[in-house]
Amino acid sequence: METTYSPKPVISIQNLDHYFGQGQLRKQVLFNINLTINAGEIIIMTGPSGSGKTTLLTLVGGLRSAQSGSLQVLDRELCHASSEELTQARRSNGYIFQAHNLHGSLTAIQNVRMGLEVHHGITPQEMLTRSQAMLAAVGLEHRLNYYPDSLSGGQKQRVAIARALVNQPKIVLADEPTAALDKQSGRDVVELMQKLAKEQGCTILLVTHDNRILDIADRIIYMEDGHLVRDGVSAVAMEK
Ligand SMILES: Nc1ncnc2c1ncn2[C@@H]1O[C@H](COP(=O)(O)OP(=O)(O)OP(=O)(O)O)[C@@H](O)[C@H]1O
Repeated sequence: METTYSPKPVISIQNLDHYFGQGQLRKQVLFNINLTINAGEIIIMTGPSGSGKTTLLTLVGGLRSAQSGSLQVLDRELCHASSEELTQARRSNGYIFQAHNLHGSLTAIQNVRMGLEVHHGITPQEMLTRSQAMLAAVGLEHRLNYYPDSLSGGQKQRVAIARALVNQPKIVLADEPTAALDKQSGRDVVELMQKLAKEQGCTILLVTHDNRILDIADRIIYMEDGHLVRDGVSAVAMEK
């Protein structure tokens, strides 16, 4: 009998609503979101300011708690999850934000090493070797001991990518990773994310306003006023 391959979802969202505030100030910002993301997919989420993209990203990342509907990430239900469960969930992901969030008092390699410190059982030497290899993979082997202040915007963002990926996470969540970068550095950064993610088989969910990078996506999701209004295979992915 012929078996058909069905991709495994790493993120499965059903009827998800989200509200901010209490009482009379309570405001609904996400409405009945339904979305399935499979292993290895690169998904770009776009849409106007205030449409709920970051809110959805932070819910998926376990950075805030989901209250209504179902949100399964790597087979873990995050809706109504306890704070311990959310902490566990956060440890499975890599995060890349607009402002790179590097520690100014730590060198590039020390920043990357932090991405490994949530995991026990790795020797200090192995941490160093893996951090060094990851910085080499993002082209910064000559900048290991530089502090963030002496790196360019693109280099800082590459350190942030190395930190997010050093742990080989199954899911990488990125919020406007190119916003602070010029056109070429932005392009370099997302192409690097794409290459490394494909090599490691990880899934990327990336929020952006930057139309110049839409072509790296396998699928583009469009949000408007808290609704997911379009979910489609990108034109470039169809040509692949
Ligand atoms: N912590 C919060 N408390 C109350 N309201 C919030 C909070 N965070 C976001 N909101 C509101 O939720 C809605 C969605 O915001 P969100 O940041 O998710 O949008 P976005 O699409 O990511 O916008 P942008 O593209 O500008 O980053 C907005 O109306 C915003 O004002």
